[in-house]
Amino acid sequence: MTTILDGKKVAAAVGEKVKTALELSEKHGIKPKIAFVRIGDLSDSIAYENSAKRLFGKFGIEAEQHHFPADVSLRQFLNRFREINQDYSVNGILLLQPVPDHIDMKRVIEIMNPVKDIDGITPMNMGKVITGEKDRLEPCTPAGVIEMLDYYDIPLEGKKVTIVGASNVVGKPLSILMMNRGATVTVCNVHTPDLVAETKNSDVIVSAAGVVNLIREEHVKEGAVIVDVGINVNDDGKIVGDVDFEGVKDKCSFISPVPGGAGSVTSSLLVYQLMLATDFQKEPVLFLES
Ligand SMILES: NC(=O)C1=CN([C@@H]2O[C@H](COP(=O)(O)OP(=O)(O)OC[C@H]3O[C@@H](n4cnc5c(N)ncnc54)[C@H](OP(=O)(O)O)[C@@H]3O)[C@@H](O)[C@H]2O)C=CC1
Ligand SMILES: Nc1nc(=O)c2c([nH]1)NC[C@@H]1CN(c3ccc(C(=O)N[C@@H](CCC(=O)O)C(=O)O)cc3)C=[N+]21
Repeated sequence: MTTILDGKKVAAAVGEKVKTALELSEKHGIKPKIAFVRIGDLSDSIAYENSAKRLFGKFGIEAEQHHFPADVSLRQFLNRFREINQDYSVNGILLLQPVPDHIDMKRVIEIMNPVKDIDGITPMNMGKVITGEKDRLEPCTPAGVIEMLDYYDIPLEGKKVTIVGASNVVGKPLSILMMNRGATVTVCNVHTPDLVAETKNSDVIVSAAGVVNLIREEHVKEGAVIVDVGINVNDDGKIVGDVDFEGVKDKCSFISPVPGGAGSVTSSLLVYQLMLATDFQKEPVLFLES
Protein backbone atom coordinates (compact mmCIF):
# COMPACT_ATOMS: atom_id res chain seq x y z
CA MET A 1 0.00 0.00 0.00
CA THR A 2 1.33 3.39 -0.99
CA THR A 3 0.48 6.47 1.09
CA ILE A 4 0.18 9.75 -0.79
CA LEU A 5 1.85 12.57 1.16
CA ASP A 6 -0.89 15.18 1.15
CA GLY A 7 0.72 18.63 1.18
CA LYS A 8 -2.62 20.36 1.76
CA LYS A 9 -3.12 18.46 5.03
CA VAL A 10 0.37 19.33 6.22
CA ALA A 11 -0.18 22.97 5.22
CA ALA A 12 -3.46 23.00 7.15
CA ALA A 13 -1.66 21.74 10.27
CA VAL A 14 0.94 24.52 9.89
CA GLY A 15 -1.99 26.92 9.41
CA GLU A 16 -3.33 25.98 12.84
CA LYS A 17 0.00 26.91 14.41
CA VAL A 18 -0.13 30.22 12.54
CA LYS A 19 -3.64 30.95 13.85
CA THR A 20 -2.56 30.35 17.45
CA ALA A 21 0.47 32.59 16.96
CA LEU A 22 -1.71 35.29 15.38
CA GLU A 23 -4.15 35.25 18.28
CA LEU A 24 -1.28 35.66 20.71
CA SER A 25 0.34 38.43 18.71
CA GLU A 26 -2.97 40.29 18.48
CA LYS A 27 -3.26 40.16 22.26
CA HIS A 28 0.00 42.08 22.37
CA GLY A 29 -1.25 44.55 19.75
CA ILE A 30 1.24 43.29 17.19
CA LYS A 31 0.22 43.10 13.52
CA PRO A 32 2.83 41.30 11.40
CA LYS A 33 3.54 42.42 7.85
CA ILE A 34 5.45 40.80 4.98
CA ALA A 35 7.17 42.53 2.07
CA PHE A 36 7.54 40.63 -1.21
CA VAL A 37 10.45 41.88 -3.31
CA ARG A 38 10.63 40.78 -6.93
CA ILE A 39 12.98 41.87 -9.71
CA GLY A 40 11.76 40.99 -13.20
CA ASP A 41 8.87 38.75 -14.22
CA LEU A 42 9.98 35.11 -13.97
CA SER A 43 6.87 32.94 -14.11
CA ASP A 44 8.07 30.71 -11.21
CA SER A 45 8.52 33.71 -8.98
CA ILE A 46 5.18 35.23 -9.96
CA ALA A 47 3.41 31.90 -9.28
CA TYR A 48 4.97 31.66 -5.82
CA GLU A 49 4.35 35.30 -4.96
CA ASN A 50 0.70 35.04 -6.00
CA SER A 51 -0.03 31.84 -4.12
CA ALA A 52 1.81 33.04 -1.02
CA LYS A 53 0.07 36.43 -1.14
CA ARG A 54 -3.32 34.72 -1.31
CA LEU A 55 -2.42 32.68 1.73
CA PHE A 56 -1.31 35.72 3.75
CA GLY A 57 -4.65 37.30 2.75
CA LYS A 58 -6.52 34.28 4.12
CA PHE A 59 -4.91 34.85 7.50
CA GLY A 60 -5.65 38.57 7.34
CA ILE A 61 -1.93 39.38 7.32
CA GLU A 62 -0.85 42.53 5.56
CA ALA A 63 1.44 42.14 2.54
CA GLU A 64 3.39 44.77 0.62
CA GLN A 65 4.65 44.07 -2.90
CA HIS A 66 7.74 45.73 -4.32
CA HIS A 67 8.35 45.05 -7.98
CA PHE A 68 11.38 46.20 -9.95
CA PRO A 69 12.06 45.96 -13.67
CA ALA A 70 14.64 43.31 -14.66
CA ASP A 71 17.04 46.10 -15.74
CA VAL A 72 16.87 48.08 -12.48
CA SER A 73 20.38 49.30 -11.63
CA LEU A 74 22.13 47.60 -8.71
CA ARG A 75 22.50 50.92 -6.94
CA GLN A 76 18.84 51.87 -7.33
CA PHE A 77 17.74 48.47 -6.14
CA LEU A 78 20.04 48.40 -3.11
CA ASN A 79 18.91 51.87 -2.04
CA ARG A 80 15.27 50.85 -2.10
CA PHE A 81 15.96 47.43 -0.57
CA ARG A 82 17.75 49.14 2.32
CA GLU A 83 14.67 51.27 2.97
CA ILE A 84 12.37 48.23 2.96
CA ASN A 85 14.74 46.54 5.43
CA GLN A 86 14.76 49.52 7.73
CA ASP A 87 11.01 50.00 7.64
CA TYR A 88 9.98 49.26 11.22
CA SER A 89 6.50 48.11 10.11
CA VAL A 90 7.92 45.31 7.92
CA ASN A 91 8.59 42.13 9.91
CA GLY A 92 9.57 39.76 7.11
CA ILE A 93 11.02 40.03 3.62
CA LEU A 94 10.78 37.47 0.83
CA LEU A 95 13.17 38.21 -2.01
CA LEU A 96 12.03 36.11 -4.97
CA GLN A 97 14.89 34.16 -6.51
CA PRO A 98 16.70 33.90 -8.82
CA VAL A 99 17.49 37.59 -9.35
CA PRO A 100 18.98 38.92 -12.63
CA ASP A 101 22.75 38.35 -13.06
CA HIS A 102 23.72 42.00 -12.54
CA ILE A 103 22.11 42.06 -9.09
CA ASP A 104 24.96 41.01 -6.81
CA MET A 105 23.31 38.75 -4.21
CA LYS A 106 26.30 39.19 -1.91
CA ARG A 107 25.51 42.91 -1.61
CA VAL A 108 21.79 42.25 -1.17
CA ILE A 109 22.36 39.68 1.57
CA GLU A 110 24.73 42.05 3.37
CA ILE A 111 21.85 44.49 3.73
CA MET A 112 19.19 41.96 4.69
CA ASN A 113 18.42 41.96 8.39
CA PRO A 114 18.65 38.31 9.54
CA VAL A 115 15.60 38.66 11.78
CA LYS A 116 13.49 39.70 8.78
CA ASP A 117 14.94 36.97 6.56
CA ILE A 118 11.90 34.67 6.47
CA ASP A 119 13.33 32.41 3.74
CA GLY A 120 16.60 31.86 5.61
CA ILE A 121 19.02 33.10 2.93
CA THR A 122 21.42 35.15 5.08
CA PRO A 123 24.69 33.63 6.35
CA MET A 124 23.47 34.09 9.94
CA ASN A 125 20.42 31.88 9.40
CA MET A 126 22.25 29.40 7.14
CA GLY A 127 24.96 29.11 9.81
CA LYS A 128 22.38 28.43 12.48
CA VAL A 129 20.88 25.70 10.28
CA ILE A 130 24.31 24.07 10.19
CA THR A 131 24.92 24.27 13.93
CA GLY A 132 21.32 23.35 14.72
CA GLU A 133 20.60 26.50 16.80
CA LYS A 134 16.91 27.03 17.44
CA ASP A 135 16.54 30.82 17.14
CA ARG A 136 16.76 30.88 13.38
CA LEU A 137 14.70 31.33 10.25
CA GLU A 138 14.90 28.41 7.82
CA PRO A 139 14.58 28.22 4.04
CA CYS A 140 10.88 27.39 3.64
CA THR A 141 11.08 24.68 0.97
CA PRO A 142 13.56 22.41 2.78
CA ALA A 143 11.78 23.11 6.07
CA GLY A 144 8.55 22.06 4.33
CA VAL A 145 10.03 18.71 3.32
CA ILE A 146 10.97 18.03 6.96
CA GLU A 147 7.54 19.21 8.14
CA MET A 148 5.90 16.78 5.73
CA LEU A 149 8.03 13.80 6.84
CA ASP A 150 7.36 14.66 10.50
CA TYR A 151 3.61 14.94 9.90
CA TYR A 152 3.58 11.40 8.52
CA ASP A 153 5.92 10.10 11.26
CA ILE A 154 8.56 9.11 8.72
CA PRO A 155 11.85 8.80 10.62
CA LEU A 156 15.17 10.01 9.22
CA GLU A 157 17.55 8.69 11.86
CA GLY A 158 19.64 5.88 10.43
CA LYS A 159 18.09 6.24 6.96
CA LYS A 160 19.94 6.60 3.70
CA VAL A 161 18.69 9.71 1.94
CA THR A 162 19.52 10.85 -1.58
CA ILE A 163 18.73 14.43 -2.55
CA VAL A 164 18.77 15.14 -6.27
CA GLY A 165 19.64 18.83 -6.68
CA ALA A 166 22.18 20.88 -4.77
CA SER A 167 20.95 24.48 -4.97
CA ASN A 168 21.32 26.97 -2.14
CA VAL A 169 17.53 27.26 -1.94
CA VAL A 170 16.60 23.58 -1.70
CA GLY A 171 19.18 20.78 -1.95
CA LYS A 172 22.05 22.10 0.18
CA PRO A 173 20.06 23.35 3.20
CA LEU A 174 17.84 20.25 3.08
CA SER A 175 20.92 18.03 3.25
CA ILE A 176 21.97 19.76 6.47
CA LEU A 177 18.51 19.60 8.04
CA MET A 178 18.45 15.87 7.30
CA MET A 179 21.98 15.28 8.61
CA ASN A 180 20.92 17.01 11.83
CA ARG A 181 18.18 14.37 12.08
CA GLY A 182 20.71 11.56 11.90
CA ALA A 183 20.28 10.61 8.23
CA THR A 184 23.12 9.51 5.97
CA VAL A 185 22.81 11.96 3.11
CA THR A 186 24.00 11.93 -0.50
CA VAL A 187 23.49 15.07 -2.61
CA CYS A 188 23.52 14.72 -6.41
CA ASN A 189 24.03 17.30 -9.14
CA VAL A 190 24.35 17.30 -12.95
CA HIS A 191 27.86 15.84 -12.66
CA THR A 192 26.76 12.78 -10.70
CA PRO A 193 27.95 9.96 -12.98
CA ASP A 194 25.33 7.36 -12.13
CA LEU A 195 22.14 8.71 -10.57
CA VAL A 196 20.45 5.30 -10.44
CA ALA A 197 23.35 3.90 -8.39
CA GLU A 198 22.78 6.67 -5.80
CA THR A 199 18.99 6.57 -5.60
CA LYS A 200 18.44 2.85 -6.02
CA ASN A 201 19.62 1.89 -2.53
CA SER A 202 18.07 4.89 -0.76
CA ASP A 203 15.35 4.74 1.85
CA VAL A 204 14.31 8.32 1.06
CA ILE A 205 14.64 10.14 -2.27
CA VAL A 206 14.02 13.88 -2.54
CA SER A 207 14.08 15.30 -6.04
CA ALA A 208 14.64 19.04 -6.49
CA ALA A 209 16.28 19.27 -9.90
CA GLY A 210 13.59 20.81 -12.09
CA VAL A 211 13.71 18.04 -14.71
CA VAL A 212 10.54 16.31 -15.92
CA ASN A 213 10.61 12.50 -15.50
CA LEU A 214 14.08 12.49 -13.95
CA ILE A 215 13.15 9.86 -11.35
CA ARG A 216 11.67 6.70 -12.83
CA GLU A 217 10.90 3.17 -11.73
CA GLU A 218 14.52 2.02 -12.14
CA HIS A 219 15.73 4.70 -9.69
CA VAL A 220 13.58 3.47 -6.84
CA LYS A 221 14.04 0.77 -4.22
CA GLU A 222 10.94 -1.20 -3.19
CA GLY A 223 9.32 0.56 -0.21
CA ALA A 224 11.24 3.85 -0.59
CA VAL A 225 9.84 7.24 0.45
CA ILE A 226 9.76 9.83 -2.35
CA VAL A 227 9.35 13.58 -1.95
CA ASP A 228 9.03 15.46 -5.24
CA VAL A 229 9.98 19.12 -4.86
CA GLY A 230 10.22 19.83 -8.61
CA ILE A 231 7.73 22.19 -10.21
CA ASN A 232 7.88 21.93 -13.99
CA VAL A 233 5.59 22.49 -16.94
CA ASN A 234 5.44 19.42 -19.21
CA ASP A 235 4.87 19.28 -22.98
CA ASP A 236 1.09 19.33 -22.46
CA GLY A 237 1.35 22.54 -20.43
CA LYS A 238 0.57 20.69 -17.17
CA ILE A 239 2.36 21.30 -13.85
CA VAL A 240 4.38 18.20 -12.97
CA GLY A 241 7.24 17.32 -10.64
CA ASP A 242 10.56 15.57 -11.34
CA VAL A 243 9.16 12.10 -10.63
CA ASP A 244 7.30 9.78 -12.99
CA PHE A 245 4.51 9.50 -10.42
CA GLU A 246 2.48 6.78 -12.15
CA GLY A 247 5.58 4.72 -12.95
CA VAL A 248 6.93 4.65 -9.38
CA LYS A 249 3.92 5.00 -7.11
CA ASP A 250 3.23 1.28 -6.59
CA LYS A 251 6.86 0.63 -5.74
CA CYS A 252 7.21 3.11 -2.87
CA SER A 253 5.73 3.32 0.61
CA PHE A 254 5.10 7.10 0.58
CA ILE A 255 5.12 9.57 -2.30
CA SER A 256 4.29 13.27 -2.61
CA PRO A 257 2.39 14.38 -5.72
CA VAL A 258 2.78 17.57 -7.77
CA PRO A 259 0.65 19.61 -7.45
CA GLY A 260 -0.70 19.06 -3.96
CA GLY A 261 2.60 18.00 -2.38
CA ALA A 262 5.70 19.79 -1.14
CA GLY A 263 4.81 23.09 -2.87
CA SER A 264 1.70 23.53 -0.74
CA VAL A 265 3.73 23.28 2.45
CA THR A 266 6.32 25.89 1.36
CA SER A 267 3.94 28.86 1.42
CA SER A 268 2.32 27.83 4.71
CA LEU A 269 5.77 27.74 6.32
CA LEU A 270 6.53 31.17 4.91
CA VAL A 271 3.58 32.49 6.92
CA TYR A 272 4.73 30.62 10.02
CA GLN A 273 8.23 31.98 9.65
CA LEU A 274 6.81 35.51 9.45
CA MET A 275 5.22 34.85 12.86
CA LEU A 276 8.54 33.57 14.20
CA ALA A 277 10.39 36.58 12.77
CA THR A 278 7.86 38.97 14.29
CA ASP A 279 8.28 37.20 17.61
CA PHE A 280 12.08 37.49 17.46
CA GLN A 281 11.76 41.22 16.76
CA LYS A 282 9.40 41.91 19.64
CA GLU A 283 11.50 40.38 22.37
CA PRO A 284 11.10 40.28 25.32
CA VAL A 285 7.41 39.79 24.41
CA LEU A 286 7.67 36.14 23.41
CA PHE A 287 4.24 35.10 22.27
CA LEU A 288 5.11 31.74 20.73
CA GLU A 289 5.73 28.70 22.82
CA SER A 290 9.20 27.30 22.20
N1 LIG B 1 8.09 23.15 -4.02
C1 LIG B 1 8.59 24.35 -3.84
O1 LIG B 1 8.14 25.06 -3.00
C2 LIG B 1 9.75 24.80 -4.64
C3 LIG B 1 10.03 24.13 -5.79
N2 LIG B 1 11.11 24.48 -6.53
C4 LIG B 1 11.34 23.65 -7.72
O2 LIG B 1 12.39 22.74 -7.44
C5 LIG B 1 13.21 22.54 -8.56
C6 LIG B 1 14.64 22.95 -8.23
O3 LIG B 1 14.67 24.32 -7.90
P1 LIG B 1 16.05 25.08 -7.59
O4 LIG B 1 16.77 24.32 -6.55
O5 LIG B 1 15.72 26.48 -7.39
O6 LIG B 1 16.78 24.88 -9.02
P2 LIG B 1 18.25 25.13 -9.52
O7 LIG B 1 18.15 25.13 -11.00
O8 LIG B 1 18.88 26.25 -8.80
O9 LIG B 1 19.03 23.80 -9.07
C7 LIG B 1 18.78 22.56 -9.65
C8 LIG B 1 19.73 21.54 -9.05
O10 LIG B 1 19.46 20.28 -9.65
C9 LIG B 1 20.63 19.73 -10.22
N3 LIG B 1 20.27 19.00 -11.42
C10 LIG B 1 19.69 19.47 -12.55
N4 LIG B 1 19.53 18.49 -13.45
C11 LIG B 1 20.01 17.36 -12.87
C12 LIG B 1 20.15 16.02 -13.30
N5 LIG B 1 19.75 15.64 -14.52
N6 LIG B 1 20.69 15.12 -12.46
C13 LIG B 1 21.10 15.49 -11.23
N7 LIG B 1 21.01 16.76 -10.77
C14 LIG B 1 20.47 17.67 -11.58
C15 LIG B 1 21.53 20.92 -10.51
O11 LIG B 1 22.88 20.50 -10.55
P3 LIG B 1 24.12 21.55 -10.69
O12 LIG B 1 24.28 22.11 -9.31
O13 LIG B 1 25.26 20.68 -11.08
O14 LIG B 1 23.69 22.53 -11.72
C16 LIG B 1 21.22 21.83 -9.34
O15 LIG B 1 22.00 21.49 -8.22
C17 LIG B 1 12.56 23.36 -9.68
O16 LIG B 1 11.67 22.54 -10.38
C18 LIG B 1 11.79 24.44 -8.92
O17 LIG B 1 10.69 24.93 -9.66
C19 LIG B 1 11.98 25.44 -6.14
C20 LIG B 1 11.76 26.15 -4.99
C21 LIG B 1 10.57 25.91 -4.19
N1 LIG C 1 13.26 33.07 -2.33
C1 LIG C 1 12.57 32.16 -3.00
N2 LIG C 1 12.11 31.06 -2.35
C2 LIG C 1 11.34 30.14 -3.01
O1 LIG C 1 10.90 29.14 -2.38
C3 LIG C 1 11.04 30.34 -4.39
C4 LIG C 1 11.56 31.50 -5.01
N3 LIG C 1 12.34 32.37 -4.30
N4 LIG C 1 11.32 31.74 -6.32
C5 LIG C 1 10.40 30.90 -7.07
C6 LIG C 1 10.43 29.45 -6.59
C7 LIG C 1 9.20 28.66 -7.05
N5 LIG C 1 8.45 28.39 -5.87
C8 LIG C 1 7.14 27.94 -5.86
C9 LIG C 1 6.54 27.46 -4.72
C10 LIG C 1 5.21 27.08 -4.72
C11 LIG C 1 4.44 27.21 -5.86
C12 LIG C 1 3.01 26.84 -5.89
O2 LIG C 1 2.37 26.88 -6.92
N6 LIG C 1 2.42 26.50 -4.76
C13 LIG C 1 1.02 26.15 -4.69
C14 LIG C 1 0.85 24.66 -4.53
C15 LIG C 1 1.53 23.88 -5.54
C16 LIG C 1 1.34 22.43 -5.27
O3 LIG C 1 0.23 22.07 -4.90
O4 LIG C 1 2.28 21.65 -5.47
C17 LIG C 1 0.40 26.78 -3.44
O5 LIG C 1 1.12 27.34 -2.64
O6 LIG C 1 -0.82 26.74 -3.34
C18 LIG C 1 5.03 27.68 -7.01
C19 LIG C 1 6.36 28.05 -7.02
C20 LIG C 1 9.12 28.88 -4.78
N7 LIG C 1 10.27 29.46 -5.13
